[in-house]
Amino acid sequence: MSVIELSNVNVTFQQKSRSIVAVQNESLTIEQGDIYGIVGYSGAGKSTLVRTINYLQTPTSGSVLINGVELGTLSATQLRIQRQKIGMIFQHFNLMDELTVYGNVALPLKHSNLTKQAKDAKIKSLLELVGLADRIENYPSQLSGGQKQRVAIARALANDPEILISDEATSALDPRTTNQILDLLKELNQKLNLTIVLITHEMQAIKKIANKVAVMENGTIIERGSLLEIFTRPTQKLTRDFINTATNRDEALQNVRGLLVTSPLKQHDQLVELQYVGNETAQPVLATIYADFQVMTNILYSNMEILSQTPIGTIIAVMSGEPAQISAAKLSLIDHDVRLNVLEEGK
Ligand SMILES: Nc1ncnc2c1ncn2[C@@H]1O[C@H](COP(=O)(O)OP(=O)(O)OP(=O)(O)O)[C@@H](O)[C@H]1O
Repeated sequence: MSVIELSNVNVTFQQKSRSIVAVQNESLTIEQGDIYGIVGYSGAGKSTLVRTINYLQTPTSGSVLINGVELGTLSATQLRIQRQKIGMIFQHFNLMDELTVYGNVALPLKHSNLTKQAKDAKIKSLLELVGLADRIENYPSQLSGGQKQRVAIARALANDPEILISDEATSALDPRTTNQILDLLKELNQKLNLTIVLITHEMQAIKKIANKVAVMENGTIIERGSLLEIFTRPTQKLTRDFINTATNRDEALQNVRGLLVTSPLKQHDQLVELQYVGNETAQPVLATIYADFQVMTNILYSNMEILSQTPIGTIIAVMSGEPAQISAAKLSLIDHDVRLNVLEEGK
């Protein structure tokens, strides 16, 4: 059974003169232990879709099942109890400024049945878990952004949720702090078997920790799959744009094109992009095509990413040689499971 199952969810906001369709007949299944990244530009409908998971947003139609329980059938009290099993963290932390770190984490435990000592032990262990045991008495104003997000994470975990929704939780943080918070989320996912829904406009964050991805645009999911599938075989232009930004491939290509201004491609030369997946590296294959076809490959950019423990290599290179031999070399590369894309040909 899936932890989260959204089926044919629609969300329409009625405004005076018009209605806004924020989510259009969308379905999404998330399994226990997934870190499910949902990426899209502002206004794509990510937050609205994900807020239906705890009924902070009631769908206009469609069903939301959490561990098989349809939220639409619950009473207000049952829904309140159910919501405790879903923690949430946000871009701006949403801490209470007048409460200490301890006080903020204590808030969700106000109505719990734990004894005073048990609550105290729980709060301290949560702060230990997020690496803030020494800042218990501080106020939010005395903390950095990353530390504030750690408090928010501890608070979100106070009621032992099975699901954590992260709504742009790293968007206000610098790159190094972003990485630290993402590492913490991954650690919590593994230690607590926490299912995480990660909403973001940065594919970089998804690349770092998610195992599944959905790309949203105009209220619908336009592409979805495992992290590896999405990164190696994106079918939508928007997906490719997000990936190219996350892998710095666009910047690299721009630099390569800059190089070609000073030393342009010769006649028959081809500027190609090669992508290979798995443990093989392209280097031996490139050596082989030289030996077999006398085709030279001048590598101008090379990058290796490890996604879900699988290496993915990208090379941008100039191939030169006899046109017929280049064609044969390209077929040989494809035969070796190297994906090949011709970017430019010398005139
Ligand atoms: N309460 C609301 N009333 C009216 N329109 C809304 C409301 N909430 C969201 N919308 C609209 O629904 C659409 C989707 O918004 P949503 O916040 O879900 O997008 P998003 O992808 O999460 O973007 P962002 O990251 O900027 O929040 C937008 O057009 C937005 O203006």
